[in-house]
Amino acid sequence: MSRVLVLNAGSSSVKFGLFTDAPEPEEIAAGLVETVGEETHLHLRDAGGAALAEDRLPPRDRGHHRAAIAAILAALETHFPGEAITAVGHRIVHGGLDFTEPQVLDEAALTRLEALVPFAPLHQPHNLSGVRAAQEAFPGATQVGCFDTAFHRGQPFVNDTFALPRAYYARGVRRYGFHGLSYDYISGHLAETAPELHAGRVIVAHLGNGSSMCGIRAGRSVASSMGFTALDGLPMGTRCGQIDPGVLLYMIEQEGMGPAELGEMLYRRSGLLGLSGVSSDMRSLLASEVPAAREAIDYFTARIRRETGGLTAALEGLDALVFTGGIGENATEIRAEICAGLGWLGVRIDPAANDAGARVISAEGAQVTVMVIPTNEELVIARAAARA
Ligand SMILES: Nc1ncnc2c1ncn2[C@@H]1O[C@H](COP(=O)(O)OP(=O)(O)O)[C@@H](O)[C@H]1O
Ligand SMILES: CC(=O)OP(=O)(O)O
Ligand SMILES: [Mg+2]
Repeated sequence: MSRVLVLNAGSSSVKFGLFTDAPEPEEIAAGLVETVGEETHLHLRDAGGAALAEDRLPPRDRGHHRAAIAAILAALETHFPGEAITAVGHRIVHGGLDFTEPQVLDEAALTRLEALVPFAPLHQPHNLSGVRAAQEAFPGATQVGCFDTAFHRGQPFVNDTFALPRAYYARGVRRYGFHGLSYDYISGHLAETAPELHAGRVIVAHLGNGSSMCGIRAGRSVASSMGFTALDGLPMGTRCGQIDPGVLLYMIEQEGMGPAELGEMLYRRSGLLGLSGVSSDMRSLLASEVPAAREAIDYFTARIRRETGGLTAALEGLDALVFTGGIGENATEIRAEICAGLGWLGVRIDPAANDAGARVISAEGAQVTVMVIPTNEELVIARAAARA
């Protein structure tokens, strides 16, 4: 029976899934490789959630996406030997101007996607090395790219542009927005389970190692906190989020930074890690006694509240606020802190429902429905790959 494999290389993890083929792919197994502290683990579970493998990767593989993908392929071969993989779906973070829907990846497409590596250095190289690894492992399979930027490409001009000289817009200097596969999943989920909310004004907060927010009206992306790159908007594990461009000029002119050093600081040494000096991982910050860890969390939640205000203005009101991503789905305390400052907007949560991780966590009668919906980027990718 033919199968679809999905690879989703994020900035702090590689997630994967094995699915049945068309018409509607069903999950057979799923898992991830993630590094927590000094250790990198591979988790593989079946569709019912039962663990099939919990392997520790050698320390030399810490943070190496290539090793993670090799370990995933080996684990699948051990537990699902001889499966006929006919399509491999890949999350590709940056699709630029041209890739506005899922696409079969041939050499020409891969060359164009390589050119976008500088605009998503924490993701694009790993996404593309996943394609190479899958081509090698499954030479007969169709490789399909699914783009994080595609969901946002229909935004109104004012939310798609910067106020730079006009020529740069034509050259592709635009607000692409990311996490589109996640927003697509959440929006589709609402269409099925809460059509009245899907038809309305929804803000989705995708809070993970990479974090962004998106304003969606009637299933269409109106505005996103991320921009030309996945640096803009909210502070993240190691990325700065919104910044005055004057600071960048200062770093270059007064601190003598070159482009490589500046990129390294903005992408890898800022955000929660930079502010706290402790960790990029929300679990470690919540457990830390260091005052700067608390300040980093406060900055994170304050920025999310500001962005909620801005996106509400872009949507001209708010019907639902949805939390998703590793932090959004799991960090009860973070959701409570964010919502505590949004009462003026009609956001009021039920603490017991929030603590219990219920799907709807807003209080009875609150103006805005607040929800927690686990995202499933892999399913969105599997559907596209199965169609291809
Ligand atoms: N139980 C939890 N409490 C708080 N934070 C959590 C919890 N579980 C995961 N996280 C956080 O989620 C983030 C990773 O999110 P995830 O969406 O999986 O990452 P990626 O962006 O790499 O896909 C990390 O900061 C991690 O600390
Ligand atoms: C775009 C992005 O930041 O992705 P991730 O959350 O997987 O790092
Ligand atoms: Mg992610």
